[in-house]
Amino acid sequence: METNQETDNPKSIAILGSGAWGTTLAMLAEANGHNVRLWSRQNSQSLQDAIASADIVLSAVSMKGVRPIVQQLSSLVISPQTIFVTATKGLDSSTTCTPSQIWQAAFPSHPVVILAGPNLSKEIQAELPAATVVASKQADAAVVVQAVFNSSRFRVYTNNDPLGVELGGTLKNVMAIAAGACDGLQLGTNAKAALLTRGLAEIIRIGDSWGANTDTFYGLSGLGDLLATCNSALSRNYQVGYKLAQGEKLPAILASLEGTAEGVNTTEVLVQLAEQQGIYVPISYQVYRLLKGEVTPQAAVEALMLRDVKPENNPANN
Ligand SMILES: NC(=O)C1=CN([C@@H]2O[C@H](COP(=O)(O)OP(=O)(O)OC[C@H]3O[C@@H](n4cnc5c(N)ncnc54)[C@H](O)[C@@H]3O)[C@@H](O)[C@H]2O)C=CC1
Ligand SMILES: O=C(CO)COP(=O)(O)O
Repeated sequence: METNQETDNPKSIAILGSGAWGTTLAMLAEANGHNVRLWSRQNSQSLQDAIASADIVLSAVSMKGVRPIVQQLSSLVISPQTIFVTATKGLDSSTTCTPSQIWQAAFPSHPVVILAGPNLSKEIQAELPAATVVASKQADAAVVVQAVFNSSRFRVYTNNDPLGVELGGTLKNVMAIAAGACDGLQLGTNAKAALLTRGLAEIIRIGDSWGANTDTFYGLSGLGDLLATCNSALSRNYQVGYKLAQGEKLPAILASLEGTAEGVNTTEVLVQLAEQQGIYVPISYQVYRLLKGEVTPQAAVEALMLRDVKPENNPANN
C-alpha cells in the first residue's frame, strides 16, 4: 500500500503534545511532506519557537492540558493566518466547555478545526488504514487540514458540524468504559449490541440538546468512533471498564494505564451537566456510579435492565 501523498505545497505544522496521538499525527503529516515540529512541555524548545511561522497549530494534549496551553499561547506572537486544530476528546472540568470552545474563545479571529474519528493510534502507527473527520465552521480551513493529513492510508473527510464531530469523539469514551465493563463481565454479544445501540441513542439525545446535528452522530466521529473504541482492547477507556469488571480499583487502573482515559473525567462533567439540564443519561449515570465506586458492575447492569419499560423511539426519555 502506498503510504503518503507528497505535497508540492508543504505547510509548517506545530503539534503540541507528544503523547500517543500527537506523535501519530506528526508521523502522518511528515509522511505527506510537511514540515512538522512536535512540541511537549518536556521539550527544551520554547513554545514560541515551536509555533513560530506555523500555518497550523495542532493541539493533541489531554483535556487537562488544554486550558494551560491556551493560556500560554495567548501571550505569544501568532500569525493571524494560523489555523488551530484540536484533536482532544474531552470536556473541561471547571468550565464544562469542549476543547474547541476554549480555543475559539481565546482566538476568536482564527479558524478552529476539530479532528476526530475512529483513530486508535497504535493501529495508525502500524500503518493500518483508517479514516477521520475534520470539521469547522470555516470550510476553507477544514479543506487545508484535510489536504495536510489525507493519504492512501488515512482518509480524511470534511464536515460542517464541528460541535457534533467533537461531541461524538468525546461522549463515546463514556460508552467505551461501559463496553469494557460489559465485556469484562462476559455479558455476551446481545448485551454488547444493546449497549452500543442505546449508547448511541444517549449520545444523540445529549448532542441534540446541546445543538449538534443528529446526522453527524451516524458518521465516522460518532458511530464510527463508538464502534472502534467500544470493541478494542487498545482503547484506554475500554480498558478502564474491563478492569473495573475484573474487580480492580480505579486508582490502580489509572496508575497502570498507558496514557490518558478521558472518559473518566468526561463522565463526571457530563453527568453534572445532564442533571442540571434534565437530560436523561441512564448509561452514563451508571458509568458515573461505577467510577465513583458507588455500585458494582453487576448492580449497574441490573439497574439499567430494571428501568421502566418504554417505546424504543421516544427521543426525550428512553
Ligand atoms: N491515543 C489515541 O488513540 C487517540 C487519542 N485522542 C485524544 O487525544 C488526546 C491526547 O491523547 P493521547 O496522546 O493518547 O494521550 P497521552 O496521555 O499519550 O498524551 C497526552 C499529552 O498531553 C500532554 N499534556 C497533558 N497535560 C498538559 C499540560 N498541562 N500542558 C501541556 N501538555 C500537557 C502530555 O504531556 C502528553 O504529551 C486525548 O484527548 C485523547 O482522547 C484522540 C484520538 C486518538
Ligand atoms: O479516541 C480514540 C480512538 O478513536 C482512542 O481511544 P482511547 O482514548 O480510549 O484509547
